[in-house]
Amino acid sequence: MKVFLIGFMGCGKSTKAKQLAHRLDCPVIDLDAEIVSKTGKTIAEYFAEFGESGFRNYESEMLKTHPYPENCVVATGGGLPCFFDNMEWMNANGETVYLQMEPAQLVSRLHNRHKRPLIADLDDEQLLEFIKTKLQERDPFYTQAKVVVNAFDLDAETLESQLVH
Ligand SMILES: Nc1ncnc2c1ncn2[C@@H]1O[C@H](COP(=O)(O)OP(=O)(O)O)[C@@H](O)[C@H]1O
Ligand SMILES: O=C(O)C1=C[C@@H](OP(=O)(O)O)[C@@H](O)[C@H](O)C1
Ligand SMILES: [Mg+2]
Repeated sequence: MKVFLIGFMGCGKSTKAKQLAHRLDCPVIDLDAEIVSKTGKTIAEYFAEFGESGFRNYESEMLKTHPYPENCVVATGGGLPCFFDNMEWMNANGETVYLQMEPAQLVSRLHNRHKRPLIADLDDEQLLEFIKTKLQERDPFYTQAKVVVNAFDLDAETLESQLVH
């Protein structure tokens, strides 16, 4: 089984994917980290060179062509479910889990903003506004996940218990 963790920047996809893979004793794949290792560029550098649309093309191709092992946990980038038919593809190829979190909670998790080009230049107040607007736009995609969990204070054991299989 492939488990795809989706949700807004800072909701804990990368962190929880590692913990869940450990519990399930299977490999973890972080698609952002795969992009960095394949291209030799950071996500910020990739955005600067190819723009957001170049990044969206590449992340979609990476999603669909990565040689996944049969069982694995996949951390996606926050925007990935909201472009092309990526959400549909993940639902057809595995179990999708939306790690849902409130805007104010997301702000408190997003300290390392320089790594995330969409929010790199925002202060806390601007970030809160950005998240509210963007989350509204993205929620219709995120909520197509097979499982929706409250991601604040979520431990890996609870996350595992929510899986449908
Ligand atoms: N349970 C937690 N409690 C506090 N901070 C957390 C928790 N889980 C993750 N974080 C922190 O929140 C930030 C975002 O987590 P990350 O896993 O990178 O999210 P995502 O991949 O969804 O953007 C990181 O700085 C991480 O260390
Ligand atoms: O929400 C987004 O559009 C993005 C989220 C990032 O991943 P995280 O959600 O792991 O921060 C990364 O893919 C890129 O900076 C764009
Ligand atoms: Mg991440």
